[in-house]
Amino acid sequence: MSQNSPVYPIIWQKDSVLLIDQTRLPNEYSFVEINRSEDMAQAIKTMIVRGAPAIGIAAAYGIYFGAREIETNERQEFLQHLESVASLLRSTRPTAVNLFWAISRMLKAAYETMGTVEEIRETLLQTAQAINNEDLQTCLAIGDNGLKILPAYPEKLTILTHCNAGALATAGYGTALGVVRSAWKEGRLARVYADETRPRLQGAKLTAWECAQEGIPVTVITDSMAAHCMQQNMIDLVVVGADRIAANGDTANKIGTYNLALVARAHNVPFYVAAPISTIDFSLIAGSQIPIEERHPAEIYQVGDNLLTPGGIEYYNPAFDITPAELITAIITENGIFAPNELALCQPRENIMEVF
Ligand SMILES: CSC[C@H]1O[C@H](OP(=O)(O)O)[C@H](O)[C@@H]1O
Repeated sequence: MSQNSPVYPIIWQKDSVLLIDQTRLPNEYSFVEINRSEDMAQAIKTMIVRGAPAIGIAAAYGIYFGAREIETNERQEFLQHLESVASLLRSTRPTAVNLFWAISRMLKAAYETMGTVEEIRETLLQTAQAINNEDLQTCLAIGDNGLKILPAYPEKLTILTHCNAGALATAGYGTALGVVRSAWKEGRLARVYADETRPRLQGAKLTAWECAQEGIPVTVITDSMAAHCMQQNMIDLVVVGADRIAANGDTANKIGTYNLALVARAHNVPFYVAAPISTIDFSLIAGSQIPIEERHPAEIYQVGDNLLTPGGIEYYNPAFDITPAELITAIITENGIFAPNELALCQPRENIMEVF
């Protein structure tokens, strides 16, 4: 892969999807070919594909693959099969709302297609491809909207980010890293500081890789160094992604984001969340309602073949935490910049009354 070539983690190719295997980066740039719903579910669960928008896109293709796995022309039997495929995909990971709305959008497309089973299959493929293409345009818009929040001084800024909210986590370009890319293109970026993001190290392995691919200056730090860097005035602003945002602006993101928000507030460093409108779950009043995924403890105690801890001890491995809206300076979306308590303004007008 040449430097500066765009990164697309999900590629449709001749009746299959090619996924960049994110569990092998940065040491190996390889793809996994998926053309069955169960394999797509496994790819989401094992984080071959990860990141809120990306798993929504992956699940959408998973529904389409499921539609090809039943031989029937009977509509009800076909739709019942789709529902069972949807249940499997919903069970993969609980926090990122993109997974759930993408599945719902696919099922809605199927129910609204009054043609033959084969015509429904065609609609499902078109819908999955639309979800993918729309997300890329959304990330480009988020990135460019992010330019509006950049302080006038210094001319070249340092931006700290957590986990990977980059091209690998989306259809391409990224959300938080979309802001970074747009700032870099505009000559407004001095350097990215990437939290390594224990335990799965998405920052060290994925964000650093994306930046290195494009020649964007990047410094990897351990999560525990972020406070020191802000205390030393090394960080001009923080931009992170999101997996689910409640209607009041409380935001679920990778574990450690809440720590970062507290430290940023303590040091008066602006703290931004970059996310598509589709990551806002208007059905939830507050972040306490967002389900937090707990993952296998081996992610904590095992690095490669090495065990970090003695046997016989307990572990707790929540993959996400909730940053309260009051710690968030603003939320950068494809529709513009919103204060966390203004999110109802960016909801489509026909649904707005559900929030009040
Ligand atoms: C652009 S959303 C990225 C979001 O998803 C990541 O979680 P995971 O790597 O477990 O899928 C992380 O929370 C990122 O901010």
